[in-house]
Amino acid sequence: MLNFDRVVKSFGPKQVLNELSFAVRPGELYGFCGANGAGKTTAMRIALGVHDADSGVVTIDGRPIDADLRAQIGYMPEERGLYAKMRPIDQLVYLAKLSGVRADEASRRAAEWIERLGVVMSPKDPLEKLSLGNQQKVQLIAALMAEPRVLVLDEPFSGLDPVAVDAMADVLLEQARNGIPVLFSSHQLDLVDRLCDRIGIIRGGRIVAEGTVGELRAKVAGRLLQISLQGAEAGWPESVPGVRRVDDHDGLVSFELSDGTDPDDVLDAVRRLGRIEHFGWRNPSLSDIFREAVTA
Ligand SMILES: Nc1ncnc2c1ncn2[C@@H]1O[C@H](COP(=O)(O)OP(=O)(O)OP(=O)(O)O)[C@@H](O)[C@H]1O
Repeated sequence: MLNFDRVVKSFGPKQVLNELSFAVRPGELYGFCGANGAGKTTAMRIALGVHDADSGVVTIDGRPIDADLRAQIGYMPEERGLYAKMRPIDQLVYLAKLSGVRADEASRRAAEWIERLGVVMSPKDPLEKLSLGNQQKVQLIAALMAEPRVLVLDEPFSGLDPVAVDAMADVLLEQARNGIPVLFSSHQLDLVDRLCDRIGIIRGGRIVAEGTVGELRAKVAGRLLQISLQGAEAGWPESVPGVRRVDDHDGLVSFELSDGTDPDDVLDAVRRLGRIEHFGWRNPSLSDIFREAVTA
């Protein structure tokens, strides 16, 4: 288990992590979400020893992460960081050898992953000649080469086409099902929704919502109404009391109920504005959950 326990981190006067606590269990794919600048990368870098925490601790199976444990983490940094001029295969073998894997075994693993993830390249090409998506696949392979005990991946899916997303997602799910705690950050909420066993949303340096998508949905359920009216004046959504307009798709307008608003009062109000075509609860998406968590 990868555990962040009351981790605090400031850069100068700015506190980024405020007693951040969460755990990624063995066999679990954990989606780490939050607005830009919320502290996801900082938290991951602390686990990897790039930054020191001001206080608090990150542990693996109860042991504070030291150099030995750090070497057992497969890490995909946001800034990526393989050598642009080196051939991918050489880098992968080199990195694995640094982690104590024998050269022939490292070559075998690299070839297998390159094939499995469908990295498109000519064997002679240096990394910089690969498309960004293929470079990203090589980055993931680098994180997997030493058969890590924990995976920490900073936005591994950003910029990938749907086929590459599926290939990478398959690998991460497989790693998780093999018992590895897999932590990854992402802004692609549809993907997080589809893949993750649990999700943690960070805001203000701490986790403000955590659970399975179902658990998080249950918390927002009963707060979002969808309404469509016929014959109402343009701009009618702005005149409905006790709600906040969330979005509008083809005349079906979604509203978030303010605390204490009775949906029956909303029904009475919109009846006066036009003929009701639709009035019902909206099944919250992960975007709805995210919006609620980061703006509440
Ligand atoms: N080395 C640093 N020195 C000073 N401030 C930093 C440093 N690293 C990060 N920060 C600040 O810490 C805050 C959190 O940044 P971080 O990169 O952890 O957020 P994030 O959640 O990963 O964001 P994003 O989703 O945009 O990648 C930001 O305000 C950032 O400017």
